[in-house]
Amino acid sequence: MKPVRGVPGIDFGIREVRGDFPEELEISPLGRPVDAEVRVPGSKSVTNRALLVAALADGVSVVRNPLFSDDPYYLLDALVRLGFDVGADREAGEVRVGGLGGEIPRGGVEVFVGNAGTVARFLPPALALGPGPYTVDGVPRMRERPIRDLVDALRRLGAAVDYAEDEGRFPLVVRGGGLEGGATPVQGAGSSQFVSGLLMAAPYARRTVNLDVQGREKWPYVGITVEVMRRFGVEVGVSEDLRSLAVEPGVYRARAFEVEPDASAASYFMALAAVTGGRVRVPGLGSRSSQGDLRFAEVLETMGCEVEIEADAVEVRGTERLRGVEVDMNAFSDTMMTLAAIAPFASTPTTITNVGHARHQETDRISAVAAELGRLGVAVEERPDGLKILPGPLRPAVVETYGDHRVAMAFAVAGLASPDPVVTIRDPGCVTKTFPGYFGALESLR
Ligand SMILES: O=C(O)C1=C[C@@H](OP(=O)(O)O)[C@@H](O)[C@H](O)C1
Ligand SMILES: C=C(OP(=O)(O)O)C(=O)O
Repeated sequence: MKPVRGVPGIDFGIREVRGDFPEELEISPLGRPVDAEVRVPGSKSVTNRALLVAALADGVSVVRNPLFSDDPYYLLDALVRLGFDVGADREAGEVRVGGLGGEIPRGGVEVFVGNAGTVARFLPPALALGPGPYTVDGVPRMRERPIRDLVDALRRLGAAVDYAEDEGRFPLVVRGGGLEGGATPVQGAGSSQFVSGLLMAAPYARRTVNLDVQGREKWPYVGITVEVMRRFGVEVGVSEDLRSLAVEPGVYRARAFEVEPDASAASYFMALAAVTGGRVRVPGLGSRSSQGDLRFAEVLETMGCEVEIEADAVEVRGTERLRGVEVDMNAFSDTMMTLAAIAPFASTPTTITNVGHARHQETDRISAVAAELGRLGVAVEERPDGLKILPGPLRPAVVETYGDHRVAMAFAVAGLASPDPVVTIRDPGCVTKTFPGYFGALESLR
């Protein structure tokens, strides 16, 4: 057993949930249809928005059912380094954040964001509000992930941001001194997180912020941002075509905030129901959810499953034989690899389109899926912005995960669904990014 990657700084009890992982984990087939109610952890996207907005609000907020994993950890660690009063109680499942009404207490701080896109893209706009300077850096992969379009937009809104090393890449130096505001285009093709980050800091700009967002057709993650901001008392003006977003100067109101379960994490269990012809019910995640990744359930419906999305739960019942599907997953690409992992079990090919941005996430996910399905003996066509996956049996292989939690989680589903033991996951500990208890949750289904 080797201890999983350590993160320096304050612990928040997260090291405990991280636990120890083996270097490789063989996935034994489930051997029968799954039939379970599965509680998944709080949404990463909602947690990191709620924590940041709470820090910018005008008093003490309590965030309940937050995700305790690496990505929120990096945000909490940054907030503490910046001088915010933060207390986490993992047993009670809550984090208390002392907000300071848009003030950042300390300047001269180095923050480290790991490989957390939400932290890397949400923090710099907020840091622009503080006295500065701040350096923001991450793991080597984060230095390759897109950031330039956020920096360009921030500069147009009057923030002083520099590249500490290579132009267009992390690490950044945010000089601070406030955000002027005004109107700017924002290119979100590389990541919609640029738009979300700008929106959350926007109430504290000196003037109204108007964002003209470009590069994607749909913006479900921006919808989550707008919803969290609204619940903390700040409205975002949204044009009918969702292309223009306006935030007037204002203050977030501190509050108690409940985080809903993570829809992307739920996708693995829904997929397992689909591929084993079983049943999975996920409580707490339903039609009231703001998470676009719930659309994964609709894809399973198209593949032949019975899906019920109730007000406060989602249930998927599998079918005798899944049909392949052709689907544009641009708006919910975190579930792309979940679909890819069950696609070989379908009766017809599956085609995933419009997910080119997934090449710039934790790893190049299009290449990773093609390589690892290929290793398992599946015929895959890799395309610039998607994949075509042909049905076929899996042969034994050790799956490389490239440090990407979703590669590990998705391919484990394929291993559980296969009739014979075929999938071994290398570096399963990478799941600590968003779901430290994932393999334990799978074991509880046996
Ligand atoms: O705003 C968010 O919470 C997220 C946005 C998405 O990223 P991109 O917009 O970079 O695709 C998603 O992949 C990520 O896991 C979470
Ligand atoms: C793309 C992801 O994460 P990040 O927030 O680092 O972009 C993800 O969780 O699938």
